[in-house]
Amino acid sequence: MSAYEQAGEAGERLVGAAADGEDLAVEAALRPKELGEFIGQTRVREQLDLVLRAARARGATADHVLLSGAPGLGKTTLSMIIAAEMAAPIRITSGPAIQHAGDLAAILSSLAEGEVLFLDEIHRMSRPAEEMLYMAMEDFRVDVIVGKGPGATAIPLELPPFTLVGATTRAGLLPPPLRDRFGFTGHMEFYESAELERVVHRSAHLLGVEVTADGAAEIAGRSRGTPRIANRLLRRVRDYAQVRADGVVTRETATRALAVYEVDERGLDRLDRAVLRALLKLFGGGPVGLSTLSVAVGEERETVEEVAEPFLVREGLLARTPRGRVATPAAWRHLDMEPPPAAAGGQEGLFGT
Ligand SMILES: Nc1ncnc2c1ncn2[C@@H]1O[C@H](COP(=O)(O)OP(=O)(O)OP(=O)(O)O)[C@@H](O)[C@H]1O
Ligand SMILES: [Mg+2]
Repeated sequence: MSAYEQAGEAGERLVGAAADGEDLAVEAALRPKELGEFIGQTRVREQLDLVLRAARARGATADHVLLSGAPGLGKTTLSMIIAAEMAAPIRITSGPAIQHAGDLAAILSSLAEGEVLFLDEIHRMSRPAEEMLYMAMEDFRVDVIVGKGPGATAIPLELPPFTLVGATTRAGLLPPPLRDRFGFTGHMEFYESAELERVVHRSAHLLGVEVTADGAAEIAGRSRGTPRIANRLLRRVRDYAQVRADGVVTRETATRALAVYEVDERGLDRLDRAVLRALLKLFGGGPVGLSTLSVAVGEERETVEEVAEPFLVREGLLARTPRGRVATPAAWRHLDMEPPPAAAGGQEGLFGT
């Protein structure tokens, strides 16, 4: 992730998926506390329910769990639910926080029996720590190295059984030996609109905000399949409803509020639309190279490629082809523009519609 993307995602973008300061402050209050309260992710939820129930019935510590998925889909939330369902304490740390194997040894050796160790961003752990983790996961044992050079000795240290819950936005970056040591891997998907509506209703209830069914639907539709974004948009719409209306979140207040914030009905923001508009208006829908497109938008290449494009591609509005970026027919429709006849022909060729 580029520095710009981090700044953009964290601080400036209402529809960025990474947590910003305000998210961190309110998210604890909005997190579902048990599996039954967790909305959507039906498959992962059912699988996890079986894993946890079986472990409970055996009176055993649950198997190690890996949760993979895009930011804001509920990995941290699920890890806390796992601990709660097992009535176990939870210790929270992250890959980047563990620089040396010794850091990890210190954490592991202080775990209580049955404790859940949540290792966020597990793909960003250092190599030596990773290797220590292999042994800890498999044999509940670590070798603590004492001394240096030829005189160094490894002192084996028994660990109590524990459950490692690893979270990653990049499952592909995990070395296979690490991936293989998890008993269960849950892949979190983007949420359906109907599920996000339930998230909005639930959060509104917890925040003491009145929201109508179509108000919740309007917010859900603009949330990019991501509960964190749904919760964030809800807070901005609530502000608007309080200041400019009667405090109730209706479709109308949601639409007006999100127009102020330039988040359109599909969840595109100003940058996303600027990229699409340049692609359509200046380059007839493409193909056009990323550099040229970026200059036309007045943004860095990385910004267009890493901040704007992933969602546009996911939404089927833009395609990355060997010849350059190409708008899909849906992009023309989304911006209410007619594709030029030649481009339309070319696009039919490209997309087979
Ligand atoms: N299934 C869900 N039902 C209700 N709320 C949810 C659900 N999933 C996530 N949320 C809400 O979305 C917010 C973000 O979730 P969470 O912090 O668990 O995401 P994450 O996957 O850990 O993100 P990151 O990759 O940035 O760490 C939380 O406030 C949580 O309340
Ligand atoms: Mg998280």
